[in-house]
Amino acid sequence: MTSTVRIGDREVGEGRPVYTVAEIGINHNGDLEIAKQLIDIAANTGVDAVKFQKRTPDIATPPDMRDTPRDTPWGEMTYLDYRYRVEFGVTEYEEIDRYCAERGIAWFASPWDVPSVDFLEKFDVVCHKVASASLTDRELLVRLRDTGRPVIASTGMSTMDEIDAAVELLGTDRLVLLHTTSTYPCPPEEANLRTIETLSRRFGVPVGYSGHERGLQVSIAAVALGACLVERHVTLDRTMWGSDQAASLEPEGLRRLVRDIRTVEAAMGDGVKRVFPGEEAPRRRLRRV
Ligand SMILES: C=C(OP(=O)(O)O)C(=O)O
Repeated sequence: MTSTVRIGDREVGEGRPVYTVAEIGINHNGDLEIAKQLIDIAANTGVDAVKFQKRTPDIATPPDMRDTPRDTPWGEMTYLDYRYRVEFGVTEYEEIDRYCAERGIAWFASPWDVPSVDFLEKFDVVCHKVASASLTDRELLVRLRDTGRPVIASTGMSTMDEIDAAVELLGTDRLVLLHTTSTYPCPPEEANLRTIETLSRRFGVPVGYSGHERGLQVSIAAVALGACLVERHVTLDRTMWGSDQAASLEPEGLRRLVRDIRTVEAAMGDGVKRVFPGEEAPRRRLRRV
């Protein structure tokens, strides 16, 4: 039996409704109005939380990537300049914080470096997220642990040894692990959904799923296999410019995802064999002996 973790006003874990997260990430392309439209879509769909990514580009950008030229809608620029171009600062996050409160939806982010944790701590975020890329960043994990907030940690591109080390640092009290494969978009053959059970048995913490596949089936199957949280990227339009757009859900996809998650979790039941009320009439009509 795994424990549950409180995220905002929701208990997350076994026997609780699946916690749904719309990952806005950097699909806003640095435009606050797009971010607010995505918040609206998530709130209207009944999603529990929207998520962002927060970086200090000078720290979070790998040194060998900084000067790589990148073609962007704003012209050719270095990778570092592009990172600055799509990064929201305090003014934008104040508005995000205000707007999410107005729309009644929680928000949080994955900080990609320690100053970004300090930045997010100025807001009353419901939790912090560790991106798969950051799971081996010990300094970041310690800072996150020390906030005392719940932590959702993604395990893509990681070995079991790396996950063991991260869990040892973070502790298991307020931890949710996410199974994920960091291939964008992720082919079904690489989804390896049975890992949800592997992580759950090994660590005894709630385990969710962060999906990068096209379509809905794999995320829905993750729920049937016990995922207590599902995170999917959301976009206004999959053809928009940006590295995460193709593996994202458009508004109608997000609506179907939430609908189908609620159907599947209702259908999971408790595993106790019983005769349901709806079976009484067919039982009388069809049983001979
Ligand atoms: C990249 C992220 O997450 P994941 O590893 O779950 O895709 C993130 O949260 O920033």
